[in-house]
Order: sequence, then C-alpha cells, then structure tokens
Amino acid sequence: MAHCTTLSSENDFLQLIHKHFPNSHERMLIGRGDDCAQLRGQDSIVMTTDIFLENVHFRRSYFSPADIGHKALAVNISDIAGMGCRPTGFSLGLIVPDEHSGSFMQAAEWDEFFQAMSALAAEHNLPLTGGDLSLGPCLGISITIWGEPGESGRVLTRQSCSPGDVLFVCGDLGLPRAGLLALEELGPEARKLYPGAVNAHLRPLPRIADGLQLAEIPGVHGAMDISDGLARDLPRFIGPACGADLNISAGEIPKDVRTYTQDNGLNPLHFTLLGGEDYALLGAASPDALDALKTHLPHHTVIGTVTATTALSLNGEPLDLTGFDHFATHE
Ligand SMILES: Nc1ncnc2c1ncn2[C@@H]1O[C@H](COP(=O)(O)OP(=O)(O)O)[C@@H](O)[C@H]1O
Ligand SMILES: Cc1ncc(C[n+]2csc(CCOP(=O)(O)OP(=O)(O)O)c2C)c(N)n1
Ligand SMILES: [Mg+2]
Repeated sequence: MAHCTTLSSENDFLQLIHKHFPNSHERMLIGRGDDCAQLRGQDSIVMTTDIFLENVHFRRSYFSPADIGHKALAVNISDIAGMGCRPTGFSLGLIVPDEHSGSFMQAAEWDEFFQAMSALAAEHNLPLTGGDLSLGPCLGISITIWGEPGESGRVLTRQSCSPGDVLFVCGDLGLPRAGLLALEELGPEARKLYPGAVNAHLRPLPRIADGLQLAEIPGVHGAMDISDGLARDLPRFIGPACGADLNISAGEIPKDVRTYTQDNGLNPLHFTLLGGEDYALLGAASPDALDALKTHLPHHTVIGTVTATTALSLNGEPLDLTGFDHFATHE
C-alpha cells in the first residue's frame, strides 16, 4: 500500500488510519476494529459533534490536506474548551471524494491529512475510538468528541450570567474572517499580505487550557466558544432575558484585521464583531472575579457588561449586526 498513489479500498484507509493513530489507550478497553469501541466509564461526559465540509467550511484551493485534518479536529476540541472541559476521545466520520468528483485526494494527501489530525490528537492525548467511511461527492468530516470536567468538576454553560457580570474573551476576534475573505479573493497568495489572519483561518488552536482555568474560578459564570462571530454568539450566550453594553476600542483589533479592513474600506469594529470561526472563548464573570481572571488568564480582554435590558450596544450606540448562519442568504 505504501507505494500506491491512490487509496482504493476501505482497508487501505483503515491501514493508513492505524499508521497515524495508536489503537491502544488507557481510556479505551476495546479500540478500533470491532463494531463498537469500549471506553472506560466516566461519571459524566460532555459530548458534541461538528461537521467540516468542503466548499462550506473549507476550500481545497487554499487549504492543504494537513490544514483540513487539523481544523476539522480543532473546531471540535474548541467546543469542549467552550464548556471549560478537557477532551478525552473522538470518533471520525469521513466522506471520501470519489475519483470522478474533482475533489479526489491521492494517498500522499490523505497521509498529510491524518498526520496533522493525529498530531493535534496527540497534543491533547485523544484516542481515535472509531468512525465510519463512505464515498461521496466531496470531502467531508464529521467528528464526535467527548470530554470531562477538570479539577473543579464544573462545566461552563451558556445563559448562566446575570446583569452586572463582566463579559470577556480569550483569543482574537475577526482574524479568521480576514483570513477567509483574503483567501477567497487572493488564494494562497493572501498569506503574503495577511499572514496572521491566514494562519488563524487555516490553523485555529483550541483553547483547552483557558477553558479549564476558567472553570476553576468560581466567579466565572459560563463560557462558550465563538464559532459564528460575536454578533451571533453573544445573544446565545447571554440568553433572551439580558442584554449587553460592549466597549471595544480600535486598539484591541488584531493588526491584520486593521490592515485588511483598511485595504478594503470596511468598518474594522463591525468586521471584528461579525467574525466567524474565531474559536475564541467568550465568558462572563462577576466583577469580584476579575483579579483571579487577571492572575490566571492575563491575556483575556474585557469587552463589556451584561445588562438587565435586552438591548445590545457597542461603544454607546445600538448594535444591530448578525454573524454567520448556514441558512441565511450571504452577500
Ligand atoms: N442535527 C442535530 N441534531 C441534534 N442536535 C443538534 C443538531 N445540530 C445541532 N444540534 C444542537 O444544537 C445546539 C447548537 O448547535 P451549534 O450552533 O452547531 O453549536 P456549536 O456552535 O457549539 O457547534 C447544540 O447543542 C447542538 O448539539
Ligand atoms: C468556503 C467557505 N465559505 C464560508 C466560510 C465561512 N463559514 C463557514 S462555516 C462558518 C461558521 C462556523 O461553522 P459552523 O458549522 O456554524 O460551526 P458551529 O457553530 O456548529 O461550531 C463560517 C464563518 C468558510 N469557512 N469557507
Ligand atoms: Mg456545531
């Protein structure tokens, strides 16, 4: 199989997967190869699924196979980070593009794909417990991932903040959106002009350590990972009973976002809030938890406060922006 340029059977895929992902792990009693894996039980687990689909979430023209393998897993790990938990395993559904689809991947490209995915899995000590394979019209990855709470036993949820809480983010907003738009316009050449933005779009890093730290601070009232942009995700986070006054200064906007919006005549602040695929963590904390936040997560940025009215404002003006929605018509 090693010298073949194409993977031509399910067995070829499974062998390649075995090459990259160990099939034994302390938490896996039965690994890949049976009808199910058997995993060691935990008191409670958090579990989530995210799909990563060609031409919806990524394009082959500017994502390398390694970028795709990395990001498909990273976006899933990020949901576990959003709960303040630690990931403990994942299952991989693969839709493999057929030879006539124009999306076909050679064996060497699959090798790069699994290499990058397994490197990220190894960083987080994640066994691949199984999955499924199907031929299809384009490349698609559906990952189910699970995890457990950290030391405190706390799981951070949406809609658990109250008026007066401080809103904060860990991570950059808007940067992956600048990367996406630049890549869509310029292809891989975009990296020369906006290297930070392109890297943020292709290789997001899930913030597991931050989430676990947040769960240890009792005054932190919930968290989530921002995948559809702050404008869309903030209302989901604060819930229907509250609003928020946001205060974000131009100085807090990442450099490549400032350059990209300047080059394209766009409003940098609105662009930052529209975002999308930021994979930053959004959290709320009572004001008396701010010292602990500063000590344990010095890189966090305060972006506003939760209010008792349902309105949203940005720097004193009403905020009327909506982020990403798969079913909305896009301009
Ligand atoms: N096909 C589905 N079947 C059941 N539940 C779903 C489905 N799609 C999404 N959900 C649930 O709806 C909620 C919101 O989903 P989503 O916006 O994708 O969350 P996230 O941004 O964290 O990935 C989640 O709790 C998710 O599990
Ligand atoms: C080719 C292409 N078009 C558009 C986008 C933008 N985009 C696709 S999905 C998405 C939001 C995040 O994905 P979603 O499936 O909503 O993740 P979830 O909220 O479920 O975590 C964005 C901003 C993209 N990444 N690539
Ligand atoms: Mg999702």
